[in-house]
Amino acid sequence: MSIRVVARIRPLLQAKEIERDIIVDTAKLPAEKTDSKSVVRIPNPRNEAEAFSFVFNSVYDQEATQAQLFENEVSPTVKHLFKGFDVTLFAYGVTGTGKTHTMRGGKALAERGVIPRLLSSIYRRARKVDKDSEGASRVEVSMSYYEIYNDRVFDLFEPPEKRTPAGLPIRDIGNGKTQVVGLTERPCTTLKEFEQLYDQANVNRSTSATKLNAHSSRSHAILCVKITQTTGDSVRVSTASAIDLAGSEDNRRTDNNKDRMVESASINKSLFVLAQCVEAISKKQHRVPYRESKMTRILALGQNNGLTVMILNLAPVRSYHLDTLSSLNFANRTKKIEVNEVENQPFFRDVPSGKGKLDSDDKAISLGAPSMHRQPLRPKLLSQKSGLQEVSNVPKPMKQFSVYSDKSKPATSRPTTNMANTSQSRSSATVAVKSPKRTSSEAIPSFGRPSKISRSNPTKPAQSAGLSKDAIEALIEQKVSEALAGRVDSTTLSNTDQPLSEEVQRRLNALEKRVEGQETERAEGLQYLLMAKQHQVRGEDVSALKMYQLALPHFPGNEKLVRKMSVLQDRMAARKDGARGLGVAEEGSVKLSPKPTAEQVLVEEKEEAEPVVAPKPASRRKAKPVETLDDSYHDSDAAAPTATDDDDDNSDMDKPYRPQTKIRHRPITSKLLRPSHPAHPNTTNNDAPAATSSEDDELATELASQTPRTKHLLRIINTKDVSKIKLLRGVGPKKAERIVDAICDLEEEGGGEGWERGDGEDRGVVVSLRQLGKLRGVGVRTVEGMRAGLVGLAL
Ligand SMILES: Nc1ncnc2c1ncn2[C@@H]1O[C@H](COP(=O)(O)OP(=O)(O)OP(=O)(O)O)[C@@H](O)[C@H]1O
Repeated sequence: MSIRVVARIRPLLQAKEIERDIIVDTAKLPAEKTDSKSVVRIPNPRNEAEAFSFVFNSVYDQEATQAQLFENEVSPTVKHLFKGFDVTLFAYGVTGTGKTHTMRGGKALAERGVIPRLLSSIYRRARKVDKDSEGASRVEVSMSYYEIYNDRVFDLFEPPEKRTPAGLPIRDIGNGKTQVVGLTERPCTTLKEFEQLYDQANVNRSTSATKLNAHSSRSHAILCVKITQTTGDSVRVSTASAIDLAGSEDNRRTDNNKDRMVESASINKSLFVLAQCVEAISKKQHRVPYRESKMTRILALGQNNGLTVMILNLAPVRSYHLDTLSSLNFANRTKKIEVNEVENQPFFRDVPSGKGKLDSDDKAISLGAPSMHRQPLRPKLLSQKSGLQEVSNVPKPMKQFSVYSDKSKPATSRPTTNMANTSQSRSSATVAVKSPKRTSSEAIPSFGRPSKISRSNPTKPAQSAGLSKDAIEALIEQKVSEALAGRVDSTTLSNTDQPLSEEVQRRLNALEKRVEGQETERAEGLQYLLMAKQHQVRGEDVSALKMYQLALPHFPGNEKLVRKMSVLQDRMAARKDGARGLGVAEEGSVKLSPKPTAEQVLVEEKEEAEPVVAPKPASRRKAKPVETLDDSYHDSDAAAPTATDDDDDNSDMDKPYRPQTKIRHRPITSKLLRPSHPAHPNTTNNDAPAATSSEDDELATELASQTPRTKHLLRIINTKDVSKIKLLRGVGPKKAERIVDAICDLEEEGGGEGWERGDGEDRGVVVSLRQLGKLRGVGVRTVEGMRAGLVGLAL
C-alpha cells in the first residue's frame, strides 16, 4: 500500500476573491540541487516575512486543467487496477477548495473530473482486453455509490425518503477491508450508462449551501467501481474507489445553523479521526483508531494492498490561511504512511513540466533507488523512523515537510532559489538557523510560546540557537498544530510526541474496546468520550472539552460528564487568568509573546504538565520526563478524592441531572456546576485533575449502561408523537396522550422534578427512565412494560 500525495490549488473564485489576497504559491525545487519535488509555500501567519514550504509528489497550480491532473496522477493507476490491485483516490481539503470539482467536475468535456475520466479509461481498457484476448477475457464493470452522512452510511441509489435513519451497517471482511452491508450494486456496461447512474445518485447526495460554498457537500461520497475480469475459470476482481470527502470547516466562518453545525461536527470528527489515523500510522503506533469513525473504517488507509492517491485541495487566498496550514500539515503526515510492498507500483508519467503542472517525479526520497518515477513512499527500511543510520551509511532522506525561514525577504516576493534550503538532505543540511547571525527566534516561526525544548531546558536557552534542522522542523510542525488546535474545530492533529505509558494505553484500549462493534448512538457518545480522554491525557484541554461537549448530548444530564467539563473549564479559565496576569496568550492562540520571561516559562511548564501531574513546588522548573509524567498521572489518579465521590453513584446512570444551571451548548458556569466534593488536599481548585483514568473508565461504563433499549424508548417518548407512543406495550392511545400532555405541561411550566436542566429545546426532554416513571400517569410498572415490549426490536 502506498500513498501518493499531490496538491492542487484552485483558481480565484470570481466576484469573491481578488489577486491581492493570494498567499499560497508554488515552486519547483531546482533539479540540480536535489531530487526534484514540488512545493507549496505559505507565509507564517505570525510573520509574513517567513514562509513554510511543503513538498509534495506533485503540485498543480491554479492553471492546471482537469485533463492534466487525470493524465498525470490517475491514468497510470488504471493499468494496475486491471492487474487486480485496488485503487483509492481521494480528495481532501477545507470546504470550498475544489474537491467536488476535482472528483466530479463539470459537464463540459474539458471540465469533467477524475471520476468520469477514470470510468472512460476503464471502459477503454476493457475494450482493449476484449480485443487483445479475442473475446476470451470478459470484463464486467459494476458500481456502488454511498455517502457517509453524520457518521451513517446511506446508499446513494436510494432516495433519501427510503433511507432507514440508522443507515447501513458495515462489517469487516478481512485483509483490512470492510463491506457495507445491503448496498446496491449496479452493473454499468457503458460510459453513458455509468454517467446516468452517477448523475442520478448524485441527486441524492447531501449538499447544502453554506457561507463558504453554495453547494457544499455535507457528506463523504464514496464511489466504488468493481471490475471483474473472467478468463475461463479464473476470475480477477479489483475495485477503484473514488472518495469526495466533505470539507472540514471552521464554524466561525461558516455561520452554520444548527443542522449544518451537527453535520459539521460529524464531518470534522471523522476528519479528525482520519488525521489521528494518519498520525498513528506515520508514527508507527501500535494502535490506529480506524474504528472511531465509519469513514476511516471504510477508507482503511494503510491497511489494504492497493494504491492510493490523495489530492489535497487548497484555496489560494488569505481567508483560508490557517485552514490551509492545517490541511498541509495533514497531507504531510499522510505522506509518511508506510509502504509495505513496492512491487505493485505504477510508474507515474514524467510529463514535462508545463503550465499548471510544476513537477511530476518524486526522486527526493528515493535514496538512490534506480527508478525516477516510482511511488514516493519507500519500503519500511527507508522510512523516517526506521533507524536507517544504524543499519547503513545511506544518508537520511530529506524530510518531506521542509520549513525554512525567509525572513529577510518580503513574503510576496520569495524567490525560488530559497528553496535550496529545503533541498538539503538532513545529514548535510546547513540550515539557516545554524548561521551565527540568526537567533533561534528568527529562524523558528514564532508562535510566541516558548518551545517545548526551551521549556524543558530553561537553564540552557542558548541551546535553541543550535537546534538541528530536524528539531526545528518538528518544533514548527508542532507549533503550527498547537496554534491550530484552538482554532480549527475538531480537525487538529495531535500535537504531542509524548508516548503514552503502557497503563494509559491499556486503559485507552479498554475504552476503545467498549466502543468497538457498537453501532448505536451510545457508541458515538463513547467515541467522543474516548477522544476527550485521549486529548486530556495529552494535555489538549481545549480539544478535550470540545469532545466532552460533543459527547454530552448522547448522555443527556449525566452528572459526571458535566462535572468533568466543569472542572476542565475552571482549570482553563484559571490558566487563562494566570496567563493573562503574566502577559501570556491563551492556549491555541498564535498571538504570543516571542520572548518569554522566566515566569512565563514556569506557567508554560505548568500548563504542559497539568493534565498529568500534581502541581509541583514553584521552584521546580524542569518539565518531568515523559515516563515520570505518566507515573504522576496514576499517582494523582489514586489519590483523587473525586474517585470516591463518583464511585458511590455508579449504580444509577439514569439519575437525572439537576444542577441549578443550563448546560447545553454554552459554557458551563463554573461556580454553579463546581463539584460538591472538596478539592484534592494537595491541589488548588484550579489545578485539580479534571479527569482520572479510573474515573473515565467508570464514566464510560456508566454511560454505556444506558442500554440501546432505554435510549430507544426515550427517543420514542421524546418524539411526543401520540401515534408512536401508543404503540408501546401497555400504553394505548389515551395513556399516550396523557404522557404527551404531561411532558408538554412540564415543558410549559418549565419546572418540576428533573426538568430544571437545559433550556429551549432541552426543556421537555425525558432523559431517564426514572424521570419517565415520574410523569403523571406513568409509574414504574408502565415503564417496565414499555421497555419489555421493545425486546427483540432491531435498535
Ligand atoms: N480547479 C478549479 N477550476 C475552476 N473552478 C474551481 C476549481 N476548483 C474549484 N472550483 C470552484 O470552486 C467552488 C467550490 O468548489 P467545490 O464545490 O468543488 O469545493 P469543495 O471542496 O467540494 O467544497 P465542499 O467541501 O463544501 O463540498 C465551485 O464553484 C467550483 O466550481
